[in-house]
Amino acid sequence: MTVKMTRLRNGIVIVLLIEFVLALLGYIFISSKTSLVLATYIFIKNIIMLALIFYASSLINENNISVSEVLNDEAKNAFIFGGLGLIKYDKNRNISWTSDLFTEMKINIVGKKLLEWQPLLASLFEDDDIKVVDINSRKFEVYNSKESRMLYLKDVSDYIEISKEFEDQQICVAYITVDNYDESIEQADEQTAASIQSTSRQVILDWAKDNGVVLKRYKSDGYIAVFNERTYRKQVEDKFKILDIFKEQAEQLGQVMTLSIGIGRGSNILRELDELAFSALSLAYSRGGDQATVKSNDEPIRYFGGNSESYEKSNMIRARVIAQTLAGIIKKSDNVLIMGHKQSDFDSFGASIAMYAMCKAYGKKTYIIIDYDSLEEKTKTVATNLCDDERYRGVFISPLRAQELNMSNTLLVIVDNHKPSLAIDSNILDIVSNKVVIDHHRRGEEFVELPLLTYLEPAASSTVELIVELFEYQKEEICVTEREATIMYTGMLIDTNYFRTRVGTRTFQAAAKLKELQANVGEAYKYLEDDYDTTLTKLSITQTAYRYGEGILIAFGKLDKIYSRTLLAKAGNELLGISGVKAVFIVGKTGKEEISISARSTRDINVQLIMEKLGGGGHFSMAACQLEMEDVTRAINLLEEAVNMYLDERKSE
Ligand SMILES: Nc1ncnc2c1ncn2[C@@H]1O[C@@H]2COP(=O)(O)O[C@H]3[C@@H](O)[C@H](n4cnc5c(N)ncnc54)O[C@@H]3COP(=O)(O)O[C@H]2[C@H]1O
Ligand SMILES: [Mn+2]
Repeated sequence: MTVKMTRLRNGIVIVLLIEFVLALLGYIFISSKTSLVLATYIFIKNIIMLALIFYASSLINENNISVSEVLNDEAKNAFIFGGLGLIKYDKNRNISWTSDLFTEMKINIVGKKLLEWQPLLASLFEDDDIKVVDINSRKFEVYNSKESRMLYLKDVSDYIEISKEFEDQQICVAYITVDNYDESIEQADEQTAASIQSTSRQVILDWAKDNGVVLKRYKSDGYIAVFNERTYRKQVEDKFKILDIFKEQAEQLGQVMTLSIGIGRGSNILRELDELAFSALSLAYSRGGDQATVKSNDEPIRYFGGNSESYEKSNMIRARVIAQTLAGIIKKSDNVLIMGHKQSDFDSFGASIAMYAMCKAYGKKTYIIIDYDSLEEKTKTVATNLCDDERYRGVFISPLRAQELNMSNTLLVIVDNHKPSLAIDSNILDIVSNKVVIDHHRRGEEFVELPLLTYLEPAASSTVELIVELFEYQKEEICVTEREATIMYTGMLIDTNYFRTRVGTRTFQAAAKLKELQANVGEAYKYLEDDYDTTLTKLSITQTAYRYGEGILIAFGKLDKIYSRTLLAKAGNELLGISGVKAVFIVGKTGKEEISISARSTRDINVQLIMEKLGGGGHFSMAACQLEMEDVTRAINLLEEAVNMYLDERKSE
């Protein structure tokens, strides 16, 4: 009964008693018959009322008493049943008392140091409110009431198990396609073609069966797969070994075929999963295939595999479609701006010139954005000479000048890069809305926003190769001078390290086309010749090369000297020529607070993945990164860590 009610009850009892006493006094003093009857009546009435009052209050008390009684006597069982435990500790964090739950679990910790028993609870004394810990293989949520020096524990094992099960059952959707399938079938005889079809299908089906994946073929070389999060996790643990299994099986058939997998997860809307999976697949393609790319709503994109160079596709259908679409876009625009990457080299500059020639063929006013301060040294010499050419009067403009142009119906063609941070001027990307990207780098996460057209072909040697190929399919005649063709040819030389790496049949076709356009090969080599001093500096860098693991060389030159990025690249090319060398990394200062790493490799090591770990990118066998720091030794340490990480990932694949 509440205090208020008790007071009320006592008040009424007193009033009744007073009433009775007054009636009694009345009778004693008056002694009349009436007063006797009145006193008797009041006596009987008050006895009845008191009886009723006490009965009612006893009823109220009974309910209240029963709760407190249970708390007193049954609290132990109630706490054990609810999985609740209490631990009291003293100011030295020694356990001074535990509730019955611990006796029940046969845990005797009284007298022990709390954090020695459960070190993980330390965070409860810092900033965490609640922590989950393992006690006798059950999970307990623990809350620390610091004022009362008491820990409240709640058994949440069942809840955690159910929520884990729930997560495990979440649906993932994947698109799986076979790279180079059509090309392999086209070139094979009947019997091999049949083996290619059945083997590639069987490998994927077996994988699906072993992993409980629902699989449906939706085109000759494409499948849609549905599985749950548990299966996905298993694939991650296995580092998607299906990629290697498939590649090996294809190799046994003498074919170069790989898988590209795009996975969508982390959403319970099926449509959204489908969209995520599809865009993950295009990402896998643009990074050169032979990999699984995973996209989810709230986690960063993950990549697995990517351990082979992209294979050039022999069919040119894509090039033709792109050429026609691009021509349509150019025709609709009033004028065109062309922009390469910062520190433009011959490929970036050559591609800009090639694009310029194409736009001029359609009679469009065209400008090439150039930043003379950041041009690669040799490209700068050539570009400056080209300025004097009548055809190029007013064509090269600075980023500032470009921003002043009237951009109402302007097309911006971005060549040889796709990351806004690498573009000569990223502001222009925000100003111009009609954009086209033509590039041959493996796609990174950062990408130009919403281009009208993207032509990203990591299998191509250079951007020049891609654009020269597009010449073939233009209806208008494209005029290219001997000097322009030579500059473009030099771009191909640079990006293929003088036709040593990343060359396919299409590379030579494009080179032949440039020769047809009167490219002067001797002159191209001249453009790239180094003088005596540069050669000595290059040699001084290569001299510092040391072995880091099997077939890997790292060189760094002088720790405090500032080099050009090109020079680092050249030293890298030089070292890669040594027999047995699979990858080389040249680390050097390229600014007061900038260190660049230039990476080169043969077919065995994907340096793009290593450079990506340090925020850079590039191609499978030619990549780089820039680090904002001063200390070359520190950069080398970071590089060694990235190499180790890459090799560990490969080992466990
Ligand atoms: N933060 C980042 N994120 C993503 N990707 C990044 C990146 N930083 C660099 N890259 C890419 O990595 C590739 C290798 O750069 P690297 O400077 O070693 O090597 C460059 C360049 O320094 C070198 N080069 C330029 N002129 C040269 C010359 N005259 N002689 C020798 N090599 C030259 O030729 C290579 C041209 O390669 P390409 O432009 O196709 O691709 C480049 C570059 O675009
Ligand atoms: Mn390039």
